[in-house]
Amino acid sequence: MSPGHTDSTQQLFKIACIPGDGIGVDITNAAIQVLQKLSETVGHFAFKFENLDWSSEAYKERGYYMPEDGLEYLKKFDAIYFGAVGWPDVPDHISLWGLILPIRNALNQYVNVRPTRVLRGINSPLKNCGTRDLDWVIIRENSEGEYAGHGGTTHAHSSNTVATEVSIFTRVGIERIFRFAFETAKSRPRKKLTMVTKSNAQRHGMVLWDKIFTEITKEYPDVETDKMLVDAMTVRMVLQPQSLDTIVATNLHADILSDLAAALSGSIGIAPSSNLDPTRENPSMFEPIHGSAPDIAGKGIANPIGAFWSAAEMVRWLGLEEAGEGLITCIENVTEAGMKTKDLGGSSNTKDVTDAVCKEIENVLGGK
Ligand SMILES: NC(=O)c1ccc[n+]([C@@H]2O[C@H](COP(=O)([O-])OP(=O)(O)OC[C@H]3O[C@@H](n4cnc5c(N)ncnc54)[C@H](O)[C@@H]3O)[C@@H](O)[C@H]2O)c1
Ligand SMILES: O=C(O)[C@H](O)[C@@H](O)C(=O)O
Ligand SMILES: [K+]
Ligand SMILES: [Mn+2]
Repeated sequence: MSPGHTDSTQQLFKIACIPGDGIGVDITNAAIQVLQKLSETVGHFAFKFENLDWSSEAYKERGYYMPEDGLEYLKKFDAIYFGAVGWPDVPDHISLWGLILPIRNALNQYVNVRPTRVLRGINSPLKNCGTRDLDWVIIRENSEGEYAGHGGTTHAHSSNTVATEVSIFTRVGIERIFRFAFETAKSRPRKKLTMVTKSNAQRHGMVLWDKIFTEITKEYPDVETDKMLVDAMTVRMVLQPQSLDTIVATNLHADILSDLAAALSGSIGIAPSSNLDPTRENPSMFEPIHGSAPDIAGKGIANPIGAFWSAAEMVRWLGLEEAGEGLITCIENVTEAGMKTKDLGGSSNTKDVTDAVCKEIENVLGGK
């Protein structure tokens, strides 16, 4: 997976783009525009984007989201940029299991990193919560747990229907997500990790999380740790946001907590995510945490900030640390200048914000 070179000085990265459905398409287009501007402006790297039309619309026409060799095909890219999948006329479990979950699983993307922060110029709905009061990274287990996909339905055509949804927790899966979470916590100034479970009611898998957490804590004496039950965690996130830094939780718990985190930082439209294969054997995948938002799709008003931030995380993962940081600065300069979409209380549309970020890239990173 080593990136090619266009000439002796310019690195070329091959990026698969899967815009998917609804606002996934708008924000992926916006992210490509911003990434192109970034590479043109900074100059020493370039992106070759390949668009894959794996969407719910295509599913309705062809009967599948991705072709049979789709997962294999993705392996030839350096990274994957994803919009969102799901549309009201396809059951949501079909779309998730037809596209995004097989990618996360097959490409060993067992970590989902979801940072949240109150960006400059954006107001948290929490009273007295300023820029520095909410700065979290949620580490979501991304390969097993409640998303194991095990279970079944019997007696479907009777009044005694039985359905099981089996969560699976493995030592290997738990150890590797904790190690990643500890390393993340250790790399941040506060060196603080909070582990979330529901080990009072869920007495097997979650108890194993507690046990392994105690074990691995011993390997990281410099990281301060604590534990929360997920219900109480929602209260702490709202009432004491300053008390948290790095958070590790199961696939489902972290999915839910990260939407809450995004809302507390201003809007679901801001929050990024990185689906990582930390071994780097497979390409990782970058996407905003939000979905296809059918209620605003086609209106041109989706907030593209979460998509840009995800793009910046992709740039950093590709080894272009300075360019990724530069892009985040440009994004925040634009929010600070007051250019905001409707979800943030503003009146700008997707294109206005995209153009503003591109202009800021020229201003801040041009001629550097
Ligand atoms: N990873 C993914 O692709 C992913 C993630 C979440 C949901 N989904 C799918 O998306 C579909 C819709 O799901 P949902 O409605 O539960 O969640 P959603 O995130 O799509 O939307 C929830 C609410 O947030 C708003 N919103 C979301 N993103 C926004 C943005 N960028 N700017 C402004 N407002 C924004 C929407 O308008 C909506 O009111 C479903 O099919 C679901 O399965 C996919
Ligand atoms: O993983 C999920 O639950 C969905 O794809 C979506 O809600 C997400 O957060 O990625
Ligand atoms: K998404
Ligand atoms: Mn989610």
